Amino acid sequence: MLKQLHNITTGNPKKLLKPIRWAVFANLANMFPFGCMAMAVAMLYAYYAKEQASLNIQGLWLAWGGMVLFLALVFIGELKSYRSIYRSGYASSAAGRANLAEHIRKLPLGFLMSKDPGELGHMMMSDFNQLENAVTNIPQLVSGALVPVLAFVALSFMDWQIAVAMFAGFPVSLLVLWGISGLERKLGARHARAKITAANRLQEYLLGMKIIKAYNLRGENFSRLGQAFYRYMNESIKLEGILGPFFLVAIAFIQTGLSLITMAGVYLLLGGEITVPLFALFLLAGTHVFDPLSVAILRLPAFRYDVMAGERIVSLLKEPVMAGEKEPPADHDIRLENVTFGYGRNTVLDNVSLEMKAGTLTAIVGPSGSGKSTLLRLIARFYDPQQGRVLFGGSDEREMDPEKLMQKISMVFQDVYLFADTITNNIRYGRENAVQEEIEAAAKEACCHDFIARLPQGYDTMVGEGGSTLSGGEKQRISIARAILKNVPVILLDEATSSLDPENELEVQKAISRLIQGRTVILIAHRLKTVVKADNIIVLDKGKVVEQGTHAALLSNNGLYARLWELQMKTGGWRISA
Ligand SMILES: Nc1ncnc2c1ncn2[C@@H]1O[C@H](COP(=O)(O)OP(=O)(O)OP(=O)(O)O)[C@@H](O)[C@H]1O
Repeated sequence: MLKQLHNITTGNPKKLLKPIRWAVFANLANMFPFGCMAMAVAMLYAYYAKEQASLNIQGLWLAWGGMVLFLALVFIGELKSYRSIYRSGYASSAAGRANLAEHIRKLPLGFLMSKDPGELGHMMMSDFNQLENAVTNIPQLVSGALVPVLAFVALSFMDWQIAVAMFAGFPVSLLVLWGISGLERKLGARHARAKITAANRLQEYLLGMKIIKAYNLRGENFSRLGQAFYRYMNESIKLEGILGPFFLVAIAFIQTGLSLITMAGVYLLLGGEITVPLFALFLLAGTHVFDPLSVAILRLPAFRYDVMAGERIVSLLKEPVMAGEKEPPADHDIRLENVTFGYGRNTVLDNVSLEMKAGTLTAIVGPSGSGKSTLLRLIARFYDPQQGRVLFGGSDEREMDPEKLMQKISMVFQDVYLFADTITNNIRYGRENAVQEEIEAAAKEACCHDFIARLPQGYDTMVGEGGSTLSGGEKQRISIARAILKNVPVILLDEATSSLDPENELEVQKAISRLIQGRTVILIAHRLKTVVKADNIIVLDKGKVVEQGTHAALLSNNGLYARLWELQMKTGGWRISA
């Protein structure tokens, strides 16, 4: 139970103390009105059975007053419990979601890449909703467990034989619930898996809608989605259909208590061992105790299922974040020493050693898939190498705080992502405290001020998610403005002008040349004409450095670079000069 509470609150069970305390208070108070009622029945019986000459009116008023008082306390307890349980449920989710989002940000990119994005999204929203449900079920479960125990202890003092008869079915019921817990976990896990898969397939379907329309992939052709929905349906039916009867059996055993009270009560009454009021008290207690217990048993499967969501969240929270606390040094020389790296089993970079001097422009060229982008990702410490070291200013990046390292590096990617926010805020991601004048100055340097100014809302224009309302070149220039605003000494650049029209390409090239001035630049170049003036050109092929040097030196080498150069000259695949 403690482990479950830990999961429900994503590691902070203290949040549940207050609502549980109020639930216990309400349940204890709830015992007293029933005691007052039993007192009133005893007084009435004494008068009508002629055991007392007159009706104890004062006693009846007292019993009635007590009943009202305790019912008021029950109301207050339940109200407080209800309010605090919902508050702590939602507060726990809100804090848990923010905490998980922050944790995910610090995880190695390699771990995140191995996860389906739909799975993380599902965990963020749906799993936390399940935890909210689990939390709100706690008062019923607490009362369901507490009331029978207290009732059994209290009633045993009055007559232990009927008390035992009343709860005779209880152990069998517990045995049934315990017996199916393993099956319940197994079916619950399969159901949750099917639900996540269906969510993933749905996301894939919506994201791939352009392709589905372009290739006329109708519903039946795109069968993965349909299959996922059917599997989810089957797992839901199995979960309910297999487990439901067991829970009904458990409730039936609890309910046998009422008939056992009647049988044992009549037997003891006839034998003169108990009085009629005591018999009536047990009958009243029976209805009072069994109802909350049955409700609790009915809620138990949903509760256990919801708690499994907490287990998934806790296991993600236990994933180790990228280590390292050191500040990066002031020096910006970058060196790779015998670096070997691969995604999974395939080696992408094989024993690579390189040096990029501070303040120089290094270009990385090579055929598609040779590992150029991977090299940049290792320098930015999105991943750590499997062998060898990446040194920043002479220190191993593995010892550095990744966030502090990123304060020294700006990256301009080929595939620019803009957030569903204003243009101003999209540029401001470069430096959070930048004022409007600084944002506009950066936009001017990045050649995007003019097109922004022409938009009806200017800098306040909302950009569609992913930047969908802007052209490729416009998005590129906004991302360069972001990097200019960040104003850091090292720029990692994935040249992305190949897919642009000549006018946009010229603007982007102008923006890039302003961005890289006076900085350490490592540039992935797809067209060799742009690297002619680079201080050093590194030629990668199949994850190895096959050549390096200046443009002139590499041409005279007559190796891969010279062949690629000749090829591009022939095809005219490049259009502008550096
Ligand atoms: N996240 C990833 N998971 C698995 N494999 C990957 C991943 N990213 C890249 N790869 C693989 O690693 C190899 C090198 O990829 P990389 O993107 O570094 O090459 P590149 O030289 O930049 O290619 P391009 O010029 O086409 O962009 C490729 O075979 C690619 O399929």
